[in-house]
Amino acid sequence: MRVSIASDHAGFEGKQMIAEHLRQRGVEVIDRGPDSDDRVDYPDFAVLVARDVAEGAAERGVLVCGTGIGMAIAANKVAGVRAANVIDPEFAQLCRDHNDANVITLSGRFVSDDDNRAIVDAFLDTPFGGGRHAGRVQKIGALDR
Ligand SMILES: O=C(CO)[C@H](O)[C@H](O)[C@H](O)COP(=O)(O)O
Repeated sequence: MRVSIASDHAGFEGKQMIAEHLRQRGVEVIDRGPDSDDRVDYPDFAVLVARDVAEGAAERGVLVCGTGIGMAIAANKVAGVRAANVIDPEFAQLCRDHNDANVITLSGRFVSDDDNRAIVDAFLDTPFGGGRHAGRVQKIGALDR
């Protein structure tokens, strides 16, 4: 699997940690930056990962900022992206099972590294449940058009 990842300054350390975790899992990582914790604007990085996922360069995306909220708002502006701001592993599982989320956004300031690693693992390991959820996800897609 290929995963595109990015952050802002507040999520930089978390992004580095998650990128390493993904590589240890054997995942191919596309690191869209930034390369330091110098102050940047999260929409500039959210869009890079969102486009990677929407255009098929990556199957999934991970974005990290202070809360994950700004990254989710920005990423969801890109057609085809279903980004979920996730702060615990059970929500990560549910965003895959029910919503077929293709991007998760993480908090670098309020969630521990251990929890963020567990969130990413659940995000990668949980399949979409389909069934009653499939039509709902199709309706989300219809909102893009
Ligand atoms: O967008 C956010 C909040 O939804 C992120 O948490 C940002 O990382 C945060 O706003 C950055 O704040 P800062 O005061 O500029 O470090």
